[in-house]
Amino acid sequence: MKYISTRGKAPVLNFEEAMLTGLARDGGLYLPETIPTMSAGEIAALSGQSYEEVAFRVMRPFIGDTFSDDEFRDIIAKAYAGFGHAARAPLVQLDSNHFLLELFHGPTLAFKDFAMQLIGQLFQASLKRSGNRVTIAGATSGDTGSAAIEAFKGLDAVDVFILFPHGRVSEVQRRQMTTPGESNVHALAMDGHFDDCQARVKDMFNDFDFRDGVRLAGVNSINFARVLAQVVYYFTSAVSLGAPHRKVSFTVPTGNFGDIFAGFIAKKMGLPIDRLVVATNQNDILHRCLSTGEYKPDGVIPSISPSMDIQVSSNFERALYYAYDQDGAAVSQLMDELNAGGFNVSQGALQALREVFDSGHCSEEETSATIRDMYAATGELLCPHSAVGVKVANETRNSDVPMITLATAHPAKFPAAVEEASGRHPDLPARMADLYDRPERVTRIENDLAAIETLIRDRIAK
Ligand SMILES: Cc1ncc(COP(=O)(O)O)c(C=O)c1O
Ligand SMILES: N[C@@H](CCOP(=O)(O)O)C(=O)O
Repeated sequence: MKYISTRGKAPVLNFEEAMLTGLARDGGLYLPETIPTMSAGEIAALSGQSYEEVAFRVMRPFIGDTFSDDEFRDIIAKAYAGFGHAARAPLVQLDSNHFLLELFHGPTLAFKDFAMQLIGQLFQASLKRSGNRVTIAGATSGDTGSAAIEAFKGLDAVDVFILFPHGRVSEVQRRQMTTPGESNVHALAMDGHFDDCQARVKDMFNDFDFRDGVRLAGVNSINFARVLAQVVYYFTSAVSLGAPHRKVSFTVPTGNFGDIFAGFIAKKMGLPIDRLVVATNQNDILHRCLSTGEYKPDGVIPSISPSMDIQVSSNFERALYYAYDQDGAAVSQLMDELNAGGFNVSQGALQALREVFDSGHCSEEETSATIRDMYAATGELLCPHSAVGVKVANETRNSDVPMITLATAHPAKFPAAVEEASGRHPDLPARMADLYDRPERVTRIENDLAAIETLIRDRIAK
């Protein structure tokens, strides 16, 4: 299996190299050269299998000869052993044909654990074999950072630096990043918003002296291994509702487009997905782009679903790559235009996107009302991101095809917004009950590439 860049000008890599590389050297994102497919028979045979077995069968074709079957099975088993639900990603029925896919039973209570727990194991196995050491730099609006710190804390061959926007993540998210005591993990509270943090991480990858000097690796969804791990739960949930004999649709609360792009890969692999619905909060650039063709970031507005406060949506580049018939030069041109302020998607590419994706957005008031109404009607307490998904799903679904909305985080990560909307305080699981009492360790840093690089160099030199 070969991995190529969306911009067509970076070295072709194998899975292990792509996983450890992060951003491609031409600024693009790695993708498999061809997407492996599964036959209807192979998909049907997933029915009744454990989450781990489905994960093995779905991901195996993507990893080439990086790991033997036994090694890969062992890695998967370790990755999901710490989840708080035997099904890992249970499906809850909301009404006759609307289902909620609960993705928040991992160690840090958000869907990021599905990929990050796996990547932690993959990195560990790979680095142990090579004897190498890497420095991970990541940007977060709250959940990627906590999941990464949890997955990599205490590992010998890895230092982790997470940039989060100061004052713009929930207290639980911040504490999940700042309370682990392991010296190889570093939470950096940066001035600005998530897009600024992500831009600085990309700057570090594009500074080749720094990148090569510290052996930089990435665990944001620029890393295809992140996306790959998220493909699995599209299969488990669709199969449990009758795929491949029955189509399903998915609504995905969306920010950086990684999670919904995993659904796109699942569809390309042969899973009978009818519609993939992009659900955005008031930072609705993706909904506007799919509606009008114009992609023009105009500032991030803080919301009660802060993890989706994003305007420069990294993985949209991967969707554009397919919409433009895998033309790396066309994608490069769009990304240059984005750096200069924005771009317009061509009519042909827009049509290709609309063949797969629908979209909608949800205001702050609608998010609160959805939390309130869903709790009253079903007893299900939604986090604000999941509420964005449920609201958009209710607007876009039709009665013929079951709709699965991804519940991307536990309500207790956002207690203030959830309690204000529903009147019920969501409690953290017992294992985290002392989170508010643990001492925090965090470094404030300005939005300045040189300052960030100096800090990282100094810390890893110690
Ligand atoms: C809770 C939650 N929901 C939804 C999203 C959006 O997912 P994506 O960035 O993959 O589109 C995020 C952030 O990634 C998140 O943390
Ligand atoms: N919502 C994310 C933003 C980063 O997205 P990623 O999927 O590219 O890591 C977060 O919680 O940090």
